[in-house]
Amino acid sequence: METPVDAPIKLNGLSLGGPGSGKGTQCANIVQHFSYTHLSAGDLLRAEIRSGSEVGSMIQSMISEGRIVPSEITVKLLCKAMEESGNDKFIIDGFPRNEENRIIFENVAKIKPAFVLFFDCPEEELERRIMNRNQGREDDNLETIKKRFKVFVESTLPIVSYYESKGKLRKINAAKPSQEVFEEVKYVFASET
Ligand SMILES: Nc1ncnc2c1ncn2[C@@H]1O[C@H](COP(=O)(O)OP(=O)(O)OP(=O)(O)O)[C@@H](O)[C@H]1O
Ligand SMILES: Nc1ccn([C@@H]2O[C@H](COP(=O)(O)O)[C@@H](O)[C@H]2O)c(=O)n1
Ligand SMILES: [Mg+2]
Repeated sequence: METPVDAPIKLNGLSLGGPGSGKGTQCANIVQHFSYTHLSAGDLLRAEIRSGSEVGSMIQSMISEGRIVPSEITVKLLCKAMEESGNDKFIIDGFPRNEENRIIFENVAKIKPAFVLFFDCPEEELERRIMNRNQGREDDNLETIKKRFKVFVESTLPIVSYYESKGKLRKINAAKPSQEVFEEVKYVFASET
């Protein structure tokens, strides 16, 4: 895979957490308070489906099964969105989801995060939030939610541990009301940016 980003990326934060932990909600708060661009890997993949591209139907079937899309596709979409944003500060949401995502991002696209927000929340609360989300997502049903939890535990939590071992993890109690969660996020940003 070619390196699609020409401009040096100065500052990157990652937003990780289980499905429904509030990554997207908190990233929306972040862009209102800080000069970061929010890039959600899931949103970019859903936009690719809507574009009717060749890979769209493959992405759609993987998302509806809660599976992780091949990294080259997601990294290309992220790098293109970075280039088009005109910004050099990004909060990247829902990525990397597995070791392959991380390796391609860091070794091929040559992007390493400055810090990683980890939204920690018990599974019962995640399930409740997703079942009440009402955004018409086809993966927001009980059967797919179970698969997404399994992928999170087996593939994403090891990535969380990896960033912890590098001293980059900023663990946030995401079980609290949204505004209280954002107070913790702001505290992290005050020391990171
Ligand atoms: N702290 C909170 N307390 C209660 N509900 C919340 C909280 N944060 C977010 N929500 C709600 O929970 C649902 C999931 O939030 P959000 O979409 O931000 O999660 P996410 O981590 O981006 O999920 P996914 O990985 O599935 O995209 C939304 O309906 C949102 O309004
Ligand atoms: N790095 C990623 C991110 C997401 N996906 C797929 O999209 C689904 C929805 O992601 P959200 O972050 O919006 O919850 C996810 O379940 C995966 O199927 C991916 O493959 N790789
Ligand atoms: Mg989201």
